[in-house]
Parts: sequence; structure tokens; C-alpha cells
Amino acid sequence: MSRPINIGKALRSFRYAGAGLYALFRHENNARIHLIAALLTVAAGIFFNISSTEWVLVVILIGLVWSAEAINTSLEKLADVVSPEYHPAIKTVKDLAAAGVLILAITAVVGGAIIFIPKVCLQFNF
Ligand SMILES: Nc1ncnc2c1ncn2[C@@H]1O[C@H](COP(=O)(O)OP(=O)(O)OP(=O)(O)O)[C@@H](O)[C@H]1O
Repeated sequence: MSRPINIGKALRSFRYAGAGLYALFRHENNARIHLIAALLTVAAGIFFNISSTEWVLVVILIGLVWSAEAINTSLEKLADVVSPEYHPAIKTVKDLAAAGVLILAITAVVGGAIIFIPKVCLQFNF
């Protein structure tokens, strides 16, 4: 019978996920843009001293966008192996995966605007 929890296996999984995270931000242009956007948002959060609830929302939105970008990138890599040549179905698969990231990126921008625009207006007397 296998053990209920295999700590060694769990630690290996963390290592593989860490390698994926490194590959994402090291090699993927769009992921780097998301990383810079997240760093700027965190800097703005510190500057405007946003509330705990606002931090939770910011962290969730950043995590969702990064996660979608990772899944999109993995689908692209898989599609490139399955069909290196042009295929209309692969086009749809890649475009849909990209649309998934875009939906979350727009959601994050709107969420960020709702949190930060009033604070910017207050700070600079607009
Ligand atoms: N094998 C293919 N068959 C059909 N269309 C493709 C194929 N490969 C790419 N495309 C089209 O080109 C677009 C960009 O694909 P690509 O894999 O270059 O993604 P990318 O976002 O530019 O990512 P990266 O630059 O990281 O590879 C896809 O959304 C799709 O419309």
C-alpha cells in the first residue's frame, strides 16, 4: 500500500514547478511584461498604503494573470510539438488560450483602476 503522503514526491513537484516558473519569466516576453506590471502595482500599493482587502484583491489578480500566462505558454509549447506546421485547429487553440490571458489581464487592469484611480485623484487633487 502506498503511503498517504509522500513528502519526497511533493518536494520534487515543487522543484519542477519552480523550474517552470523560472522558464516562464526567463524566456517568455509576455510573462516578463506581466511581472513588471505586477511589480509596479505592488510599488503603487505601498505608495498609496492600500488596505488589507485591497492587497488581497491585488494579489489574487496578479496570481490569476501569472497562472493564466503559465497555462497559455504550456499550451503553446505543446501545440508547437504536436503541430509545428500551420494548422487551423492549432490556430484556434492558441488564440483561445491567448484570449484567456487577455480576459484576466483586462480584469486586472479594471480592478487596479477601481482601486488606484480614486487614490491618485485624491493624492494629486484632480
Ligand atoms: N502551428 C500553428 N498553426 C496555426 N496558427 C499558429 C501556429 N502557431 C502559431 N499560430 C498563430 O500565431 C499566433 C502566435 O503564436 P505563437 O506560438 O508564436 O505565440 P506567441 O504569443 O507569439 O508566443 P511566443 O512568442 O512565446 O511563442 C497564435 O495565436 C496563432 O494564431
